[in-house]
Amino acid sequence: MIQAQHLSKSFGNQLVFTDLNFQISDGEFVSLIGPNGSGKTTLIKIMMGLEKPTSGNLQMSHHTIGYVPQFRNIDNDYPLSIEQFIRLNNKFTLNPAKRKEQNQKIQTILKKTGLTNLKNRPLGLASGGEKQKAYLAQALLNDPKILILDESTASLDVEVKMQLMDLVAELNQKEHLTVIFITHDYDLTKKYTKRALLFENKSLKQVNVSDVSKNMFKMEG
Ligand SMILES: Nc1ncnc2c1ncn2[C@@H]1O[C@H](COP(=O)(O)OP(=O)(O)OP(=O)(O)O)[C@@H](O)[C@H]1O
Repeated sequence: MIQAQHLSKSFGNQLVFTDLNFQISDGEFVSLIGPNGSGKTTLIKIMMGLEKPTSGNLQMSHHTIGYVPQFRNIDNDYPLSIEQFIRLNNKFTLNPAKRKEQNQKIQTILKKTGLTNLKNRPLGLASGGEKQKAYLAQALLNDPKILILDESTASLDVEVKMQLMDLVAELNQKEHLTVIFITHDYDLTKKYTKRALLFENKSLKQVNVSDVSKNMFKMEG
């Protein structure tokens, strides 16, 4: 469970948000929505321990978080294969027994994300969807209880977006993974999440997905 009480954050004189109160239960699939600059990434950074709130508190019963950013431009000559890239998230170990275990785990995750047949492909030559799946696979390596998708579908074609989201929905259901989906995508919010946390006027509202409207994603002011 994630529970925020009276959570506020400012950078210097700039108030980002104030008095957030919300709860996310284990195994929920929620979207985090709101206009550009409303505080979505800042809130996620507080969850990940990368920023401190100015006041209030955030309680989390699980701290293992998998973070899946939107893939950025990766040059065609990027030196690592898909499998090597995923392994970057693996803590280096000198214990050969553990290495075997970890190798098995990587193969399981490659399978789960549909990347087994592509594991030797240079990441730079992978398609957008494949790159995004590699980011997802890398995030899964730590056995997270919470998965944060930070605009992870933003630069993908509609069909590929759906494939990725179907995969995440499966993980959510089968493995009871809590999913927080930061997005500007109205259709995906409607299709995949049941509840949205909406930033509005420096505050946060919890809304049923049936009440989510397109103007909630637009610029403020
Ligand atoms: N380290 C920082 N120092 C100063 N200001 C910051 C810092 N990080 C974020 N901000 C400011 O806080 C506000 C919220 O930013 P944040 O990135 O959380 O918004 P967002 O909702 O994720 O936006 P977007 O949808 O565009 O990604 C913005 O005005 C941003 O400029």
